Amino acid sequence: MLKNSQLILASSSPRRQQLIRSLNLPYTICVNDVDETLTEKLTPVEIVEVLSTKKAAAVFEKIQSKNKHGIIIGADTIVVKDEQIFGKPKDKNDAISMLLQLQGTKHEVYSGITCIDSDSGKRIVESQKTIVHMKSLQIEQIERYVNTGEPMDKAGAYAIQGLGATIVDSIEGSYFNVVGLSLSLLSDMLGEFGIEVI
Ligand SMILES: Cc1cn([C@H]2C[C@H](O)[C@@H](COP(=O)(O)OP(=O)(O)OP(=O)(O)O)O2)c(=O)[nH]c1=O
Repeated sequence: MLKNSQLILASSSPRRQQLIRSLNLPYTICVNDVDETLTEKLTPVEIVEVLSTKKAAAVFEKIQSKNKHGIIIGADTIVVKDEQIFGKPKDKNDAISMLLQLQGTKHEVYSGITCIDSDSGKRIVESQKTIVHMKSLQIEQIERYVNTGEPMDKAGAYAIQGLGATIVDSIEGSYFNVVGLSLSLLSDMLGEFGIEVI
């Protein structure tokens, strides 16, 4: 067993916390607020990789003085349609506007993952893309969905793992990447730190 087989999830997302639990490895959650504003124009891959690294690096800094050891995991998810980036909606109107643009067509979901070893500082950054085909929706359906509250803390204003499953037609690629953390990619990355999930 490696000394650093403890995982430290740098995320307040309940979805990511639930997903990490399913790996059956010891883990803790440690979050440090980061400013997610980006000043330069970046590609979707760069955005999710930069932001996942910011989240993991903020926790790396935080635990230096705390004698805490492990592999820190940060993640970030965005939705992209015609080069337009959708993060989490600011309010209900923003959520409605996003869903109006996403309905009846396809878009991409990018999630970045950064792993940092608290002891050596070794860092691995990866990302994945999933294509999501969304059904055509009436404005009334969109309003009813937004009124459930589910879209408000989700990139692109929907949750494929919730009621949003009923408005998704099909996907190409990893489902868990859409939910915010590809367990398949993460397990490969952990392998690079000598951690075997199975
Ligand atoms: C598209 C989609 C996104 N999401 C979520 C995943 C992410 O939690 C969220 C995008 O916001 P993020 O900024 O990636 O993450 P977060 O703020 O929720 O959590 P943290 O930064 O602390 O890790 O959208 C779903 O849960 N389901 C979906 O179908």
